[in-house]
Amino acid sequence: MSGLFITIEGPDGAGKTSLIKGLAPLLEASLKTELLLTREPGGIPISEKIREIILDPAHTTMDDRTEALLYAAARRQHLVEKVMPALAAGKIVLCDRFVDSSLAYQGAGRGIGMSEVASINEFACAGLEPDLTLYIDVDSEVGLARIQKGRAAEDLDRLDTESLSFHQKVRDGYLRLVKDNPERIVSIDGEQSIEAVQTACFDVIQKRFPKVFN
Ligand SMILES: Nc1ncnc2c1ncn2[C@@H]1O[C@H](COP(=O)(O)OP(=O)(O)OP(=O)(O)O)[C@@H](O)[C@H]1O
Ligand SMILES: Cc1cn([C@H]2C[C@H](O)[C@@H](COP(=O)(O)O)O2)c(=O)[nH]c1=O
Repeated sequence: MSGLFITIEGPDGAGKTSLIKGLAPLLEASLKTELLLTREPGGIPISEKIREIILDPAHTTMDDRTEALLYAAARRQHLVEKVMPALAAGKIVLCDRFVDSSLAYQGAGRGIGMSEVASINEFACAGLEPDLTLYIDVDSEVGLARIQKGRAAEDLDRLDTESLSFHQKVRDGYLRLVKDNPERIVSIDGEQSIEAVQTACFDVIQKRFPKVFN
């Protein structure tokens, strides 16, 4: 039996955390199968430790390729320990970020190149790809303003505090991924109300996978 792997993507401040908080109970109330919520980098103890290392604002000397490799390492362990067993048990896995984040942030944002970053992730994922990706799109200035308003300065991580031009390159990377993967990635307007974003995502999932709903 094989479950469904659904990923949520978007620039910082797109509203993914708020979306998942509202979407999960809607899905749980109407799915026939168990829902597993998880996130990257993290989701299991080893990968949460790698997350701390990557996002620590004190780690200003971290090399861009080291950063890409750490995200891929956290991903591998998370897949093996949590995502693959859940999919094998027929669960629906809803994951906050996956490989597209590495392609957009390290590939486009850091300028390593999407194909180079894709190759280390092919090694990490060994063929596993999402069944569906919901990309929550926001203008970079809107996303950054949201996180600056919603979080205390000491709660901002090493990526949150990157420049506006870095975040614009990340968004451009995402928009390229949306264009190149029209079957897998559905773009949702993240500048609507939180409730409208939740409804739009629920509708896409229900339309795409009607058999897993009651
Ligand atoms: N659709 C929306 N309209 C207005 N504000 C929003 C919307 N979605 C989220 N927000 C607000 O924006 C801020 C960031 O939201 P949230 O933490 O959900 O984003 P995120 O995508 O998970 O961010 P990050 O990737 O940086 O963790 C929060 O203060 C949240 O209340
Ligand atoms: C998986 C992944 C994440 N990132 C960045 C994106 C965010 O700035 C942080 C994660 O924090 P969030 O609160 O979960 O959004 O890490 C990245 O650059 N590359 C990746 O592969």
